[in-house]
Amino acid sequence: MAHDHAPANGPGLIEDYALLSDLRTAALVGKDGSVDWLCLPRFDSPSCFTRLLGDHRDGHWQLAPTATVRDVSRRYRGNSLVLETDLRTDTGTVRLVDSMPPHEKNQQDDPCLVRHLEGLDGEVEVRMRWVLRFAYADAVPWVQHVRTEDPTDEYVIGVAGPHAVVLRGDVLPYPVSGELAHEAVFTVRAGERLSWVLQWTSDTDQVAPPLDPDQETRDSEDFWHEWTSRLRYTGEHSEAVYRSLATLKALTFDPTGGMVAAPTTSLPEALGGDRNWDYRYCWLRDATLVLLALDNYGCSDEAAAWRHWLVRAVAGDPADLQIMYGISGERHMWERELDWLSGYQGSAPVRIGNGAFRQLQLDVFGEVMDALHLARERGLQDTARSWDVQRGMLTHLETIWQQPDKGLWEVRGPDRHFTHSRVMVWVAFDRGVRAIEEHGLSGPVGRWKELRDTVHEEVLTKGFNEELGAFTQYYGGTELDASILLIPAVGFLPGDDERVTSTVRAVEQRLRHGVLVDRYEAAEGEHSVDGLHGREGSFLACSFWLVDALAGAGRRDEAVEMFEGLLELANDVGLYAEEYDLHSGRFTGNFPQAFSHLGLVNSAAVLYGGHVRNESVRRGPWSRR
Ligand SMILES: OC[C@H]1O[C@H](O[C@H]2O[C@H](CO)[C@@H](O)[C@H](O)[C@H]2O)[C@H](O)[C@@H](O)[C@@H]1O
Repeated sequence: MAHDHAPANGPGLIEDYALLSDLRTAALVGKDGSVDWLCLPRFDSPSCFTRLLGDHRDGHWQLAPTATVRDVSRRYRGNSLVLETDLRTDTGTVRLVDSMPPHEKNQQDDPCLVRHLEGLDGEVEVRMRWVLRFAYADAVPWVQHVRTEDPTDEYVIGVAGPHAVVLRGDVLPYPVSGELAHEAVFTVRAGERLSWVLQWTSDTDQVAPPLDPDQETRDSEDFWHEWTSRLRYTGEHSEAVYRSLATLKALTFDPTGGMVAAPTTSLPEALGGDRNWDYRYCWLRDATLVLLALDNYGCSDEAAAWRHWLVRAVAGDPADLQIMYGISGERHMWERELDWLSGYQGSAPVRIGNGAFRQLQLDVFGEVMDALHLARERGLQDTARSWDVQRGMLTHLETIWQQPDKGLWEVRGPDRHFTHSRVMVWVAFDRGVRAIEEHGLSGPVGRWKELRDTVHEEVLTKGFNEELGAFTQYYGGTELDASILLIPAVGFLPGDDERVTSTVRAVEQRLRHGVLVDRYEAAEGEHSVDGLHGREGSFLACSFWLVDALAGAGRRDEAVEMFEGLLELANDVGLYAEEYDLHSGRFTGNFPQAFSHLGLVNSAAVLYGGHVRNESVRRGPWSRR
């Protein structure tokens, strides 16, 4: 990847970050040894380190040599999320080992971040800088050194309102005169090892006893190795596939089974622009597709946990179904702007909440019905409520499927009859019919069959433009949209159907740039489909969709070449953001993004796996027509 220089006091390049997660929240650590993003105690809680969306004064925790760093190399230990960062200077090299131990067994344990610093060779003077700011950098905490009755237990505690963290370690930081910051400077020699544990605390009167940092790190590593040992994948590029699967797992909120689309908010889709959104929520679309993919690779527990989450979240009147929820199923995600933050490298505004939660996006019905259908096919037993929920959703869809909507890209422009939305309406009714015909469930099969056929006919007549030889973004339009590449994946038409192959060629001509694909063509200004300003980067998930479509069209060699090109765009620890800006050679958008990693694992399954997600639907109804 290309490497620009990031401003000294601001955040690094998006691709310079690595992810830590304890399956409840996540941190981003830069190549400079700085934790620049951490929300506690949950993914969607306010952050206490927010340099990512502003500058060093907005909170960070850095362990770095005082001298110039000549070289940085990083890796996760095996398939785990224990991160090693080696920092080489003229006088020696130190290794940072960072992790967040998942506490699956004891959900009551407060989340913590564990850091070790090891001297590898020579000696290195290190500065630890600890700038704590709660409430997305809006609250400067009261910070105090505490000596307990136990002479071995000394800590620093930072408190502001409902937020509190405790820092314990071999060297504690002290206030820097004239600055709202804490610091310690010390020397690490070859063979020496120092450790720290930062722990969120729910009760400042009763601070939890110290944890053993070595044990916590071992637990993290064991957890991830045990989890990945359950995965089934023997195809090529297994390192990239395993990293993507671990990343998808890392974005799931273990207490409920929900998952976030990404652990960040407001990393810009266009650098310097205002396409900045909060992704720390559970989109039915993203979560459904991800958990299906995990199941595909042998992780059925996650699929079962997600269905449990889903059935609770959408309980009640199906007319109230939302396209996204909070990670515990919360309904409200009112969007707000944090005007005290300058935004990632000046990309303002920073938003929390996401106004898209009130949108109508018809495709969501299809994705949820598809996932539940495949879960059933793979042997996940129905629960008392799961089919009721599906029936309720279809009954509601019968009344609204002809409405224009915002589409899967959640446009902020006018509602339209998006072709992809209607394809997914077809999927919803098709899976409903199959549940009845193939699994003996009860429902109005005749009516749903009729609707399925009506929608199919409508899409073929109104969504396909004969002159262009392509399915268009919306009925009557001439713009293209990469979501149309999913037509064969969901079984609407076979991959080698002439209408599909000519659409693939048209997408290649108009949306493809090398291995990258834009998600749609958007004119700027008043005619813009998305209702937004500026141009975004190419969309990584769509790039993987083209890989699948090429393979489906019998162009496997080209598909493999494109897939391998996309693998080269990952950062040094195998992570992807939402988008890639071709001009600057940089990641854009939230990071790491589930949708992108989902694209990768699905393409690997298509190209090398035995577990193609839609095996059964690919046999598809067209064969019965
Ligand atoms: O750029 C417009 C929209 O961007 C976000 O939506 C995108 O992310 C979602 C989560 O990964 C995904 O489900 C959706 O398909 C993407 O378009 C944002 O959340 C929207 O509010 C925004 O309008």
